[in-house]
Amino acid sequence: MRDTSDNTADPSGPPGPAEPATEPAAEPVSESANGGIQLINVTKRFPGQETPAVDDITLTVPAGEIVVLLGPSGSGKTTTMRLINRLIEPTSGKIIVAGKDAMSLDPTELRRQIGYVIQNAGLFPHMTVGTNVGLVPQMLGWDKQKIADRVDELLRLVALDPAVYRDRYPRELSGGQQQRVGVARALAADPPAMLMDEPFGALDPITRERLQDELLQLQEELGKTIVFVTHDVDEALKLGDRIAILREGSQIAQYGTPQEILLNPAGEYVEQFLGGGQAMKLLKFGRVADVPLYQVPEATPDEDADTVRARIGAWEDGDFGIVLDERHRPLRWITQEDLEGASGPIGDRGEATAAPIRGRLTLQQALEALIQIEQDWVPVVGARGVYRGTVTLGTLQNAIKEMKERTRTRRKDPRQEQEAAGT
Ligand SMILES: Nc1ncnc2c1ncn2[C@@H]1O[C@H](COP(=O)(O)OP(=O)(O)OP(=O)(O)O)[C@@H](O)[C@H]1O
Repeated sequence: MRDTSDNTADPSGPPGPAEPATEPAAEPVSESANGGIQLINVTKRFPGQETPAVDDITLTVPAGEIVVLLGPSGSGKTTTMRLINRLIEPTSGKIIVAGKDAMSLDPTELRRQIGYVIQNAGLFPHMTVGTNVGLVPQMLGWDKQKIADRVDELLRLVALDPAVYRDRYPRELSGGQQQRVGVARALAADPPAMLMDEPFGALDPITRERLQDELLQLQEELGKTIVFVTHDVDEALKLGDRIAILREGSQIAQYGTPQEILLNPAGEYVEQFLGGGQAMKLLKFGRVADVPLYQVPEATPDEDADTVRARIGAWEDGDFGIVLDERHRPLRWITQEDLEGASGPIGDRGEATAAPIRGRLTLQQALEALIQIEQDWVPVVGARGVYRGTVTLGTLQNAIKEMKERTRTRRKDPRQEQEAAGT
């Protein structure tokens, strides 16, 4: 049963009627000014309920990131989402969306800035796919041609051929296709933020994985601020830039990157939630960008062999370095042996590096890359191919070893565990 104070009948549907603004506009808040979302001491107590559904949650969702709310059934995840787009009103506390106090915004305007996707897509069954997707643009008064173009663009974006699917009804689609249409509809007015409440919960595992991959791909292009609810740990680890693990009352047991949570779970509750096998999970979901990369001596082709030889010689961990081009992109590995007898610029001495990997890859993908190439090192690059550091088998092993050691220390010293959990 839902709060009777809800101000729309269908949460996934078009925005509800406008309500008068209740407060003057808030001062912009830096973390959320760019489309981020902040909850500050937010509580929601439903009439007649002894304990609040949401009890004093404070959470920052940085702009352009996917934050996953992960918690057991009844922990208040959906209520938290519905508070953000004002389908229900908080009992106390403040919600800031894109730098503005949500309470100061017209709810219709607010919801236009926040797409909403729910389980089973929540499509209107008597409307075609095209009409469902075009609902918000239609409400915004766009002309027919513009709406039609936008609908086709969105359907292509979610991998549905407009010519095939535009005129179908939701019942003529598979569950996965309906969910894609739900995502397309939420993106229709190009909102900076999206709330996704167990959008893939009702799908079979294969379709679910495929839609998760598509969402990540879409996010690379669109960079939306996304709050994503699930109770599936693997889904959270795969999709979340950050994860908030919730207890009852939306209380945060831990908030961190997947890596941080796997490396250092804040107490028994979180460990139980992760369900063991953390070393495997770390490999499967940990991202290369989040482990300490190996920093080797760097050189450029125009540098003198003597200088490079001395630099590598002064480095205690090995006898090689990496040669980077003028834009700091990896070119070659260079060893002391390559430099033997050399003088003047090092030019193209050394051996070309394997194709660099991106920081977004998982540790497992990095491991696969290392096994495939016949080199012990693989360079990691960030935006525009700029070199960030090197991954070796040792880097991966250390990350896992460190995780095991921390878990062991915590088990030996329960006080440390309590501190980590903030209790
Ligand atoms: N409209 C409502 N009126 C009264 N109680 C409510 C209402 N909506 C939710 N609750 C209660 O608030 C608590 C949190 O519910 P909520 O739906 O937010 O949990 P959830 O974490 O999303 O659960 P699930 O994973 O099962 O969807 C529950 O105890 C629920 O019974």
